[in-house]
Amino acid sequence: MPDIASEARPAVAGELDWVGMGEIEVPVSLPGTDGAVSGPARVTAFVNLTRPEVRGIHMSRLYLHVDKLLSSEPVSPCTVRRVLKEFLDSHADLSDRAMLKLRFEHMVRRPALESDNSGWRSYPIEITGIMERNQFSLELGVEVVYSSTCPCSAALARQLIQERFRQDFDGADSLDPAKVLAWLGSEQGICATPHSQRSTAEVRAKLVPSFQSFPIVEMIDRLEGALKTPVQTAVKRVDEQAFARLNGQNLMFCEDAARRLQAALNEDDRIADFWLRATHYESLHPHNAVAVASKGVPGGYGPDGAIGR
Ligand SMILES: Nc1nc2c(ncn2[C@@H]2O[C@H](COP(=O)(O)OP(=O)(O)OP(=O)(O)O)[C@@H](O)[C@H]2O)c(=O)[nH]1
Repeated sequence: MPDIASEARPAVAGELDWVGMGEIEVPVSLPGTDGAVSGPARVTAFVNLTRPEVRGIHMSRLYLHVDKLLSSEPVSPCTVRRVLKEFLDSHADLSDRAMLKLRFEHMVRRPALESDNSGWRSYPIEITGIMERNQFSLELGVEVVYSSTCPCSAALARQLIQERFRQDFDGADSLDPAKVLAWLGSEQGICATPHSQRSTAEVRAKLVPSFQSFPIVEMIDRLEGALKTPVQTAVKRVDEQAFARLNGQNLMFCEDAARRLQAALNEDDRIADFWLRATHYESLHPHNAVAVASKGVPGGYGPDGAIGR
């Protein structure tokens, strides 16, 4: 059979930074994630092409390595490293750099805030491994969704409630506690509410290389624990009330959310570098409020989340 990729010379010669396949469909499972399940992944498989005169790489070899290793065993840092090594071994004369990216949804059962119920959350995960000159680097990307209540709006609402209180009780010789209690429980009394919004935190973390397994659930727990107001699954009224309390106790601009996440990630010594973006999908505006933060490692992530090099 003719082998155009190997035998024919390209009409225009040149080295290529990356060449390979995107959106390969593979099922993945993860080890050691108690009570969690995973499903189909989309995989990107790339090598560079260092030989300007060679027409193409061996696409089929990348595909078969991905299929052999990712669909047959749970995905771990070790698996990613092995796949990358196979990419490079099978392109020994063409490439000295390889990349593997996996995107999938990781489903985790989450308990309700107060009731005995629980429900499923699906977290978008992106794992990226790069092997270059025998240096292996690994990045874990996670996205969590949370609620943010605007602190400014909360203060303005409180001011309106104070004004309404003055109007409604001005002139009274003494305050009747029962009347005040009823007023506090009325829509007429609590006449203004702050705006809240569904918000997302995207995090990309460069992991130190010693991991046995990907710390996906630990990372999600850390991020949600810092924000305090992750979105809920099964919700009874007791849960909704607890959520209202958490929102009231954790008023957040996007800057506050980004700093909370930054501090939480700085504490994790398994994370060598990180980039994060907090996006608040405002209900006040038709546009979003956005804050970006990183660890500040020299030569690390730039503001767009790309590894600076
Ligand atoms: N390099 C390259 N191959 C492509 C592209 N699009 C489709 N292919 C096809 O991918 C198929 C697999 O390529 P190879 O890995 O070279 O297949 P092969 O020569 O049978 O396998 P080896 O003997 O291992 O090299 C070929 O039929 C190519 O035509 C492309 O854009 N670039």
